[in-house]
Amino acid sequence: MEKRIALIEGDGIGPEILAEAVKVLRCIEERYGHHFTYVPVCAGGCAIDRYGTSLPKESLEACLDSDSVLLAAVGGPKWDGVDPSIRPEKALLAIRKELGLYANLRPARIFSQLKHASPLKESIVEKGIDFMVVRELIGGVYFGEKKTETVEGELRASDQMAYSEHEIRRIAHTAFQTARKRNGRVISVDKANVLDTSRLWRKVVHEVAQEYPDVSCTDMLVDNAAMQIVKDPSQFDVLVTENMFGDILSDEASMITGSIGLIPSASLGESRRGMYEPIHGSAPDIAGKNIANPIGMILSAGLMLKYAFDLDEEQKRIEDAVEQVLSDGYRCADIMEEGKTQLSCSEMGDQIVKTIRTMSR
Ligand SMILES: NC(=O)C1=CN([C@@H]2O[C@H](COP(=O)(O)OP(=O)(O)OC[C@H]3O[C@@H](n4cnc5c(N)ncnc54)[C@H](O)[C@@H]3O)[C@@H](O)[C@H]2O)C=CC1
Ligand SMILES: CC(C)CC(=O)C(=O)O
Ligand SMILES: [Mg+2]
Repeated sequence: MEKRIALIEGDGIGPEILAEAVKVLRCIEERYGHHFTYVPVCAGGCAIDRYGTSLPKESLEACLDSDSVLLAAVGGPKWDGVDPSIRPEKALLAIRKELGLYANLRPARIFSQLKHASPLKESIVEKGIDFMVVRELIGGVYFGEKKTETVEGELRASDQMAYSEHEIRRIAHTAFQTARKRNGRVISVDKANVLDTSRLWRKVVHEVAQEYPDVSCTDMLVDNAAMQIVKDPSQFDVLVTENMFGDILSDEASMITGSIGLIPSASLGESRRGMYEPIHGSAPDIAGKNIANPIGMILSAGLMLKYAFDLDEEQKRIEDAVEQVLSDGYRCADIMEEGKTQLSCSEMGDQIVKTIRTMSR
C-alpha cells in the first residue's frame, strides 16, 4: 500500500514524540510491505519563526494533498505575545476547519498494567475505565466571532459561541454510530440549564437518537459530568459534547487513565483524510529533555492506519506492542512506579519497535 502522510511535528515535545511514531510506522512498513511517503509540514510556532505565520499556504496545501495528517503538538510560551491571528494554535484550528474534521474521537481507556498509575482509588478503577469522548471539533466558541474593544473606558472582550443544527446533527450521528460498535450507551453533555447553544444541542441530539432505538441516550450537565468522570467513570460508554467542553473533559478523562501522554485521538470528517493527534499539547515544561511519553503519539499513528488506511491488523499490532512493553515493566517518567524500568522518550519508541519485530504475525 502506498500512502502520503503529512507530518506536523510542531513545537515543544512535538519533534521528539513524532520521531518515535515515525520509527514505529517504518517498522510496520517493513513488516507488512507497505510504502508510506512522509511529507514534513511546517506549522505552529516553528512556522512563525521561519515564515512569520503559523500556517503558510504551502503547509495547508500539503495537508490537503496528503492521504492523512499526523500531528504532534503546537504552541508554547515563546509565542504567547504574537498577534492572536497568527498564534500557533490558530494553525491547528485552521487545519481542522479546512479539512472539515468535525469529529474528534478521544478514547479514555486504562491499560490493565497501569491501574496503579491512576490517581483514582483502586475501588473506582476496578469498576473499569473505558469510554470514548466524541468531541465536536470545528464549531462552538473556538470558532465564533472574537472581539476586544473599549467600552465605557475599559477593555471588553467577547467570544461568540454558536452552533447550527447540521453541526450538532452530524456529530450526534458519529456518537450514536460509535456507541453501536461499543456498549450502546450515549451520554450527551451540555449546559442546557444556561446556554441556548446547549438547548439546541439537546433538542437535535434527541431527534437523532430516534434513529438509533438500540442505543440509549441520556443528558448530563457539564459541571456534573466533570464530577462524575472522577466519581464513577464506569458509567460512561460514549460521551458526546461540544468543542470546548470536550477539550476540557477529555484532558480530565485522560488523567484518570494514568497520564495525558498515553491518549491518542482521531479527527475525522466526511472525507477519508483525517488528522491523528495525541490529545496533549506541546508540554514546554519537559521539551528537549527526551522524557516525554510518546505512547499517545504512537497510538495516534495506529489509529491512522485503522481509520484512514483500513489497516486494522497493523493498528492492533501497535496497540498489542504497547501493552506488551507495559507488561514487561517499561515506563516513561510520567507513569513511573517503583520496581519498573524507566525509559526515555526515544527508548520507549525503540522498545515498542523491538516488540513489534519480535511478535509473531
Ligand atoms: N493539540 C495541540 O497542539 C495542543 C496544543 N496545546 C498548546 O501546548 C502548549 C502547552 O499547553 P499546556 O497547557 O501546558 O498543556 P500540555 O498538554 O502541553 O501539558 C500539560 C501537562 O502535561 C504534561 N504532558 C503533556 N504531554 C505529555 C507527554 N506526552 N508525556 C509526559 N507528560 C506530558 C506536560 O508536561 C504538562 O505538565 C500551549 O501553547 C497550548 O496552547 C495545548 C493543547 C493541545
Ligand atoms: C490547542 C487548542 C486549539 C485546542 C486543544 O487544546 C485541543 O484540541 O486539545
Ligand atoms: Mg486540549
